[in-house]
Amino acid sequence: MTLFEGPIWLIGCGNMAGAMLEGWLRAGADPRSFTAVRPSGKPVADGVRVLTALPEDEVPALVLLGVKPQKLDEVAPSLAPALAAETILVSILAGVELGALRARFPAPATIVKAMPNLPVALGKGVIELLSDSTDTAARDRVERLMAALGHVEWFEDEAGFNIASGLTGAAPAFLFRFLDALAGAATELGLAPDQAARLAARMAEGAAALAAGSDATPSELARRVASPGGTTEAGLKVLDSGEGLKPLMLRTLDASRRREAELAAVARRG
Ligand SMILES: NC(=O)C1=CN([C@@H]2O[C@H](COP(=O)(O)OP(=O)(O)OC[C@H]3O[C@@H](n4cnc5c(N)ncnc54)[C@H](O)[C@@H]3O)[C@@H](O)[C@H]2O)C=CC1
Ligand SMILES: O=C(O)[C@@H]1CCC=N1
Repeated sequence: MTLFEGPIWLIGCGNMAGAMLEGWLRAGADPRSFTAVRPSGKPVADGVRVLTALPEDEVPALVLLGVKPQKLDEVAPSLAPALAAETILVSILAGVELGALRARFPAPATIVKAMPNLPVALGKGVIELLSDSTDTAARDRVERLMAALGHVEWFEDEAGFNIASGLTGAAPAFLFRFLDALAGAATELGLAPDQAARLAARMAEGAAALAAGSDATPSELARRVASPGGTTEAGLKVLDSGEGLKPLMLRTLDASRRREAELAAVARRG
């Protein structure tokens, strides 16, 4: 069965939309069902049509809005008239609310906000979805398409969606920083940098798989690693002391959420 009956237009095909395309192609989607619209006109993948302007030969079944939030008003005026009522519009623009999208795109009956993350390229992403559409068939089609990229969860409101956006959309970068810091510390203590980076990434891969597949909480898993009086316990004491990791994560996610609110306010004003 096909993943999604196209045509699918990718408006902007940079890091994130490009990773989604990679994930869909990896899942067996037909490259000929995609058109990437990008100013550079550079190829994106074998069989995928690339244009520098909107196609004029078809009505899209789904449009993925993949530009930066600041570019919304650059693309909306020409894109809006190209969409039909049955076109599903999916936006991955951080912060830009459903209302702001609806104000610019009156035609599509179904508009979906999606927050993916980079591991979608491997089919191991997390994708949050939010929509006010009552068209359950359209919602199901979007869910099926996104499920090819990883774990999908629907949200009921912008507030919850925004918190989750920091947790899964932005947090791969936070995790990469953590790995950098961990490997950097091992390097300072004497390990070769490439070996430290490789070991840190492999450790994270296994530990994350364990956490995702286990009924035990991360706290319980940490307890299973930390032998009483052992080496892990000594390290955890540092991580948990004073202004440790927890308040730092709270400030980190809160900063992301506040930036999301700023981007939302800009898009609301139009
Ligand atoms: N990078 C990430 O991990 C995530 C990004 N997002 C969202 O994805 C969107 C894109 O972010 P990135 O891919 O990181 O940025 P990016 O800069 O890599 O990609 C944006 C692309 O849009 C293109 N573009 C600019 N003006 C255009 C126009 N008028 N028409 C068509 N294409 C145009 C650029 O050439 C670029 O390739 C943002 O709205 C961001 O909030 C959401 C979740 C995660
Ligand atoms: O940094 C950003 O704004 C986007 C949204 C989540 C990840 N990247």
